[in-house]
Amino acid sequence: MKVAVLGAAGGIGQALALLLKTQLPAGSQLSLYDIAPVTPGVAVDLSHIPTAVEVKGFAGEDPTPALEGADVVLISAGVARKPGMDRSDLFNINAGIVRNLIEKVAATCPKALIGIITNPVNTTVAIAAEVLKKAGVYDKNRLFGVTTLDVIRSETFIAEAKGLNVADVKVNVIGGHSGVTILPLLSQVEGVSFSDEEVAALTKRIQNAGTEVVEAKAGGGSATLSMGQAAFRFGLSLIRGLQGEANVIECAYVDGGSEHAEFFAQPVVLGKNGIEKVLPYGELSAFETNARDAMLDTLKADIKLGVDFVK
Ligand SMILES: NC(=O)C1=CN([C@@H]2O[C@H](COP(=O)(O)OP(=O)(O)OC[C@H]3O[C@@H](n4cnc5c(N)ncnc54)[C@H](O)[C@@H]3O)[C@@H](O)[C@H]2O)C=CC1
Ligand SMILES: O=C([O-])CC(=O)C(=O)O
Repeated sequence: MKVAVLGAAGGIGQALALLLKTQLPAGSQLSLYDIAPVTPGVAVDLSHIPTAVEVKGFAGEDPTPALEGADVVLISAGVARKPGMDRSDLFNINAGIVRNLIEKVAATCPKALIGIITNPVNTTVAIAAEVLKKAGVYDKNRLFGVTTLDVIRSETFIAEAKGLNVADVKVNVIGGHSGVTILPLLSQVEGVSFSDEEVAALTKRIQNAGTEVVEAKAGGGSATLSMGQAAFRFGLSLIRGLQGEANVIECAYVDGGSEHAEFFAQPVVLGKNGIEKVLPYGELSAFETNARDAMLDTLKADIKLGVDFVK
């Protein structure tokens, strides 16, 4: 299995690369690309860790050498938020970066599973889909917006609030990846119940958790280490699916035929060709139904922005 990380010299990229180097299945190849000249050095640094994962680093304008033969491509290239910014403020710079990188993916490894981390995810995934369509290689089962950070945050905060073992907490987070489009389905968490006040407060904290980190880092960037872990979990699930493991399920922002929007985050079963099956997200409480319906205008506008950018 070959995994390529684009944006590999950044905060997320380096954390993710370390986790992949230490925990990918033996015999895997790890390919690191970033425009930053330090990237080959990041690969040399990682290569001294004694695991059976071969790591190579590439810098410069062209990601093609890093993408050759890739089975999975994880993209965190782009700029991150500073205090006072919304994720949508990143569109001006990141839209073009994602478009250019996906053009290279389409030309070099069109069958790869692609995980987009770069914000604003609600929009950059739509950009990626349009670029792949233009190149004639779009397969909706192979493109994912990575929303796993919303899931692991939800798991953490629920366990903290209810005194649970975090390893036992499972939760779906649906919608998209920004503000009100992030909707954790707290009513479905097994073995706990929440008061209306708790649901409102916890939902808000999960929706604002990215901002919590941006403010705490005070101008030094956004979540990198927790995102590295989230991207690692998602990337490894993609690989487990590719390797034929059964019942690999993750929430992700996908073109899954949702009745709500062209792209919608919900649970999917991962397999040898990416999405094997889109799962229903189950029954919603009245609070969740309202929140889902209220997010749709925002989500659809975010998607349209991406489609229009490429068209
Ligand atoms: N999906 C999610 O849940 C999350 C997404 N993010 C997003 O991930 C992105 C990256 O965040 P960080 O790693 O913290 O930023 P960072 O600034 O630390 O790293 C970004 C890297 O991208 C590289 N880069 C820029 N343009 C490039 C290009 N054209 N080709 C290749 N590499 C390029 C930079 O050289 C830098 O090394 C941001 O857009 C951020 O908003 C961050 C946290 C969570
Ligand atoms: O908030 C940000 O800008 C980064 C991000 O997507 C997150 O931490 O969820």
